[in-house]
Amino acid sequence: MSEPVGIRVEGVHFGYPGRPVLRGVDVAVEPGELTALVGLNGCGKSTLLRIVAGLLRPGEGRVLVGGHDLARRSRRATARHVALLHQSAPAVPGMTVRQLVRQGRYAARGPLGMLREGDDAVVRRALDDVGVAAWAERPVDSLSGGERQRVRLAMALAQDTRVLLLDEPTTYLDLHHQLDVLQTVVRLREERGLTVVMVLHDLAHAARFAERIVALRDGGVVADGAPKEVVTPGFLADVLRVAGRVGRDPEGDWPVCYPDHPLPSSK
Ligand SMILES: Nc1ncnc2c1ncn2[C@@H]1O[C@H](COP(=O)(O)OP(=O)(O)OP(=O)(O)O)[C@@H](O)[C@H]1O
Repeated sequence: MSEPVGIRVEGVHFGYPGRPVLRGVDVAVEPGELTALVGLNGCGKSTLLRIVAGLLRPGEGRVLVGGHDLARRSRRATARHVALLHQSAPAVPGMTVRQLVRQGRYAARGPLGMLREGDDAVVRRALDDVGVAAWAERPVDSLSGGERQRVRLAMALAQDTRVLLLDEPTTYLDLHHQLDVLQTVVRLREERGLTVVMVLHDLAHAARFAERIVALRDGGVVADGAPKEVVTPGFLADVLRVAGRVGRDPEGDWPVCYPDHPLPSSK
């Protein structure tokens, strides 16, 4: 197992044309940490992950992964260190699961775009990691939404990076597979020394599986800490615009939320 790497997001500003989104975001993720990124729809979570994956360049500020400034690296070089599970990976009609997951090896390819020795083994391992090897020869467009989501996770794992960014990894999954995917991420993080940041809308999962919760609102970080420290009724109200109560899991050391009703939107 190689050494895990940390992520530093320093003073990052970013906007789409006419739409400022991030206004001075600072986050330091420790090597090997599992962090949940939470916040309301449209607050900039996916945008921040795309910046950390090197797919978007911040207008101001910088991002360091393993001490290296992403501004000095090509996208492809960054993709050797950081994998991002997108909400929707493009699938060419008829493309098989194995072919899609092999695309995860893109950044590791040689100068002529040739797959290298060992790539097939990495692809097989990624298919096994998320339990989708049995579908390897099926067309991706014949899979259900939940099955495709697991294939997308396999594609991200096939990048074989030290940093794994997961944008809503449990979307479309039934509860059984939500827990299965989250436990797989926890296990791989431990076995392979991964640093993981995942966007989660389900606060129960964030509180249960993440060591740390970072919350975005109004373009900045408004809460950052261990779940049992940050998840309070005030957090539910300020970050998620929900009135509710917070208790403690009777068998674990994590908070449990009892949401009651939505609060008026602040926008
Ligand atoms: N390509 C784009 N062009 C213009 N605006 C965009 C683009 N992508 C996102 N936005 C806007 O930027 C803001 C942040 O979007 P982002 O997808 O980062 O939010 P999010 O927190 O991930 O939301 P969600 O929880 O709904 O997935 C939103 O207002 C969105 O409409």
